[in-house]
Amino acid sequence: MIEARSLTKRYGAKSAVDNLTFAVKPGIVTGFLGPNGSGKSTTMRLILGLDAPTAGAALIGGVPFRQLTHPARTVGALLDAKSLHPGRSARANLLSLARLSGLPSRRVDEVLGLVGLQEVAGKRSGGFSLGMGQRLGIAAALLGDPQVLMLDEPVNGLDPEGVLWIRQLIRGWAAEGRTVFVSSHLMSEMALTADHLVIIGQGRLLADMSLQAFVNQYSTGHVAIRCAPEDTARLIPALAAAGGNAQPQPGGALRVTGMEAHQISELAHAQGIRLLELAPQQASLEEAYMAMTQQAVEYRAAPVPGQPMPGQQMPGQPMPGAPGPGQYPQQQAPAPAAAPQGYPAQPGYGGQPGYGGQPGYGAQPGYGMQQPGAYPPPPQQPGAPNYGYPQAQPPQPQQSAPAYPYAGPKSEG
Ligand SMILES: Nc1ncnc2c1ncn2[C@@H]1O[C@H](COP(=O)(O)OP(=O)(O)OP(=O)(O)O)[C@@H](O)[C@H]1O
Repeated sequence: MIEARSLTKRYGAKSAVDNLTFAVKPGIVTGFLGPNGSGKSTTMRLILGLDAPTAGAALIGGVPFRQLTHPARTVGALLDAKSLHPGRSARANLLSLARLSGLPSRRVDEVLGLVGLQEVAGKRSGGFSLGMGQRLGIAAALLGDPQVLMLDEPVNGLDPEGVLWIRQLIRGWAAEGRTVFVSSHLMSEMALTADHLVIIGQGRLLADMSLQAFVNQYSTGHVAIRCAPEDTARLIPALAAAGGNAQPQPGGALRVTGMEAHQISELAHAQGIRLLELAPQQASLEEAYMAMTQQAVEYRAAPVPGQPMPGQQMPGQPMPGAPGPGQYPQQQAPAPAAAPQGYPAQPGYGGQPGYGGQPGYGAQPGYGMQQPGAYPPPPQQPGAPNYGYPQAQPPQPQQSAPAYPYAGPKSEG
């Protein structure tokens, strides 16, 4: 479990993280969302002890990172995949990390296989593509077979197969009972990966709830309906009288909010109006996120001419997913009297069983990670260079954090 308790980080007058309190529970994937500059990376760095909080605390398993007895075997993190030593091979990078963390060198080959880099293990990591670098960073995070995994934008640079692979990996970790905390700007990907969301804006907590509850609460699902033009004029006031709001769309369709599909169906039936189309539309995570974070966006681009600002709909714009003019069938059976209630669950949301060996680099199918505690305690290495995985240390709240190869300095966002 990861906990932030009134976590605060100020850089001069700037509050990068402002009194954040949340818990990341084991056994589910928790997505960490927020606009650029909202404080996600800073929060992750505070959790990893790479920065000291101005106030409050960040805890892993109930203690600050620096008090963990075996940090490498407790938490694995991917913050900046490019921060491994570029002049060293993938294997050499991982070997030095394993050595510093007291992990057996055979674990290096295990994780190289797991992320599909065994073919290029001897090559300089500086020559790796962005996606290969991400895989190497994930391998580094997995070295200690940690129970807690924290990944900042893990799909960054991955091709579609790589995206699918990391999604299955992440969901698999959660299914094993691990604590998984993942940031991403890709809402479509997050909708497929996360069970729970922590959303921040300008350093402050905006939401801490299940993904489904968030979509339900912060978006307006609607029902797309269509009837003959002469009926449309009668139906709009009838819907309004029943508490609905019908917005005409190009092509003659109506976008109805405030009523469920079955209520619309019953009302139309009572009015003797034949519905040619009746389709509940589930709002997406992206719509809900845009609606919620509008006030918390720090860096906003100029509007694109002719396009709505994020989170808005242009008047008269077709509803997302609605057929264009002429696309509706001219003749269709009347809508059933008992239309489905509510909105269907988001497609694809849910557990992703199993692990796929990812094509491209020939990752091992299957997972084969050892259970926590399978490795001996790391030896004490006083004076070891501090480019390795942080070793267990006594609390040093006033000291600057040691360098961290795959969690290196974050460029300001
Ligand atoms: N070392 C620092 N010194 C001063 N300001 C900083 C520092 N690190 C972060 N900040 C500021 O804190 C705020 C939060 O930055 P952070 O990188 O945590 O946001 P983020 O949510 O990860 O952004 P992005 O999604 O763009 O990666 C930003 O305004 C950033 O400029």
